[in-house]
Amino acid sequence: MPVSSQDIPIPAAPSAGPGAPVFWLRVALDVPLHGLFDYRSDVKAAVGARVIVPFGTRQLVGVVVGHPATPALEPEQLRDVVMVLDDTDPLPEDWLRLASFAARYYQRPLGEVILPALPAGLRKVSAYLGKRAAGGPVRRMDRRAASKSAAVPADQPPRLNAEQADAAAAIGALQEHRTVLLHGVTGSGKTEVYLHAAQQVLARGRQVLFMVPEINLTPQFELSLRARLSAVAGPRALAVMHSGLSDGERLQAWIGVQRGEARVLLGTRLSVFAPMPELGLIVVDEEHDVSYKQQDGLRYSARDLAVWRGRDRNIPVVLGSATPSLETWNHAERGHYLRFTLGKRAKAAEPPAVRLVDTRRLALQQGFSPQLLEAMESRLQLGQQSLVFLNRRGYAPVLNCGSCGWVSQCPRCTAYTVMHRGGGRFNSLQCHHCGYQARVPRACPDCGDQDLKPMGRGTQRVEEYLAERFPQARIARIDADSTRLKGSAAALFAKVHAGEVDILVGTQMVAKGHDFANLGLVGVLNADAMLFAQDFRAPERLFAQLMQVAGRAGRHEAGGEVIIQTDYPDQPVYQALVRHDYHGFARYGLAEREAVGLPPFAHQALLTAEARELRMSLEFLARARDLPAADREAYPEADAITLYDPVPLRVVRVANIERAQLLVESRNRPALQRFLAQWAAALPDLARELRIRYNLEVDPLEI
Ligand SMILES: Nc1ncnc2c1ncn2[C@@H]1O[C@H](COP(=O)(O)OP(=O)(O)OP(=O)(O)O)[C@@H](O)[C@H]1O
Ligand SMILES: [Zn+2]
Repeated sequence: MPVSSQDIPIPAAPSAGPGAPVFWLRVALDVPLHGLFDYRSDVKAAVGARVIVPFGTRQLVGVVVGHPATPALEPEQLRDVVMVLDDTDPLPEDWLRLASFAARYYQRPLGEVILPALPAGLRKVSAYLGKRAAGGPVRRMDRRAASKSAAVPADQPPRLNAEQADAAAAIGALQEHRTVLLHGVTGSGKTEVYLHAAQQVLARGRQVLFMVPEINLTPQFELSLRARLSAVAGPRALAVMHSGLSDGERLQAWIGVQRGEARVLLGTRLSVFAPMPELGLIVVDEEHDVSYKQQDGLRYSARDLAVWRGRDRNIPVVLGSATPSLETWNHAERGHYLRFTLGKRAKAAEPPAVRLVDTRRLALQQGFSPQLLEAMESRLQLGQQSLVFLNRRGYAPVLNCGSCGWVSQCPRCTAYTVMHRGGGRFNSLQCHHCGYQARVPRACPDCGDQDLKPMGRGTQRVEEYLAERFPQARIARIDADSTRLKGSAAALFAKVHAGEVDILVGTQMVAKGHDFANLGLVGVLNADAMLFAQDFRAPERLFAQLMQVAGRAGRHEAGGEVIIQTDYPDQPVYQALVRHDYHGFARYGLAEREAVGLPPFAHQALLTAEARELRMSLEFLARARDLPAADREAYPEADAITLYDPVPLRVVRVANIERAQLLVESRNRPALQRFLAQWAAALPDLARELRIRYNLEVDPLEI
């Protein structure tokens, strides 16, 4: 039944049989088989329309991607479409091109790209055929006729400074595709540039897609967008899309933009797949952020797809960052991207002063140097906020027995379990890899000694210590644990913005994007943990993260200060931070990558295998690596490709599954793409034979 091509076939006129007309539909389904599936229908459903079709003994929602001139099976073997779903317009052509490109580029079946991109209601058979279907989810939604977005009073935009005005005018005037890098230091007012450019695009009757890396950045952005745009385009003109929405909310946003009622879409990475027939501008804020990369299923980079989509639609794409990814920077340096620079802070006169505290010979108190504690004390006296940044949640990363050396380990992973304070409930040991949880034992499971000690510290312990040290201060902690409940992150951030918090303890969740008005000091604990990671992108990521978190200090008033505690103050990353020297860091980083042939000067893919035993994972990878040599004709590109030796992952076992990976690399991207297409087609058989699970990731961010 599957036909071979992943490409969208060109619509062809179906030949009607005798009597009632018969149409052949080629349909993409979310099944793990490469290929598309042909069906018979007495309605000519358009390309992009959704249909319910039989598949084996089940029924599935699929999307029509073509009308084959000759179906892949004998006509009498074709099964009939059950229902053509006409409650929405067909998916737009350019949307199908985007999905088709993503499927090709990331080596996935088209149906596995198309269907998961749709809101759940649009791809569930039960939403249409169930007892309570009532005409399907879209008609049900329309009958409820949501009208909850209230008008927001318009705000008074600030007068743009010269750098902002130049960038906004130039971007707003672009009438065709360019990728624009907006390189603005932290607090330079990139948001204003986006808003001004967007207004010009909206005024021309086009839609705008705004992407942000994290859900918890959407409320702040949403407010600015509403205040600025609802006067122009009406309160319903803004839609929001992220993974925290209910199915109904997601559907409403999707339908709103597809119908063109919503003129602006604000969303996280998944919004790159929103159908926007009149799209005129895409903005990707914090373009360097790793959250733009999807980490399972279709492992796409939303930033890269945004650039592709902009080129395909011939519209401008703006990538904004204080610390652009080296990939993006390289494009700008070579003149592929237009670049605008905002070199000054919009409000405060100067960037915050970054100070390194050498912790090698210091007596620390719960990880705090006397310098940092003193600085916090004086900010308290000034009535300013401090932020303590520590990228480790929980109370302590491991529990240890002082007498026999026992350490808390996950029974299912090669990892320690992290101690968490229960806050009223019992204290627990949690595995951050597989979710395993257990009570903290009363005594050492090995020797019975009762003196178990938490080693090191996470955000909970830091919070506890600060509460003792600064009893007069109001302290809040923002991390994945304190924000588990829906709405709790927004509530905590609102407290910080309202000045109801003196000291904020947080993980990377607090580092990005937020425009804190009264934050004078940022203290960074334990930055060194990332310094010697094996990943070649670790220094780049550390630099970006520290630059971002440092950038939260002194945004509205001069005199912001950043203290980074480190045992390695001479490391180039830290030295570059003190000088606020992105350029120097990027130059050095790119030269190094070029010398050893790493991205962006080479392109990579990563094959990861998972099995009960590491031996099996390694065997699968070894055999996958040998495929090209065994069939040289099938792999004409093989000489341009480097296949490395399979290696176990750093955390080998997770949830009793042992994992290994194989890196594929080439300086020639098209050759790599052709190679991968061939290779990816051969892997399922091998995986079946060895009973192994695997995934192939193109342009992996972590190796
Ligand atoms: N021209 C201007 N005059 C006065 N204030 C401005 C101007 N432009 C922006 N601002 C204000 O400056 C602050 C910082 O702006 P914004 O948050 O957009 O910075 P950013 O470049 O996105 O920084 P980051 O990269 O750190 O997120 C905001 O409070 C914003 O309202
Ligand atoms: Zn585990």
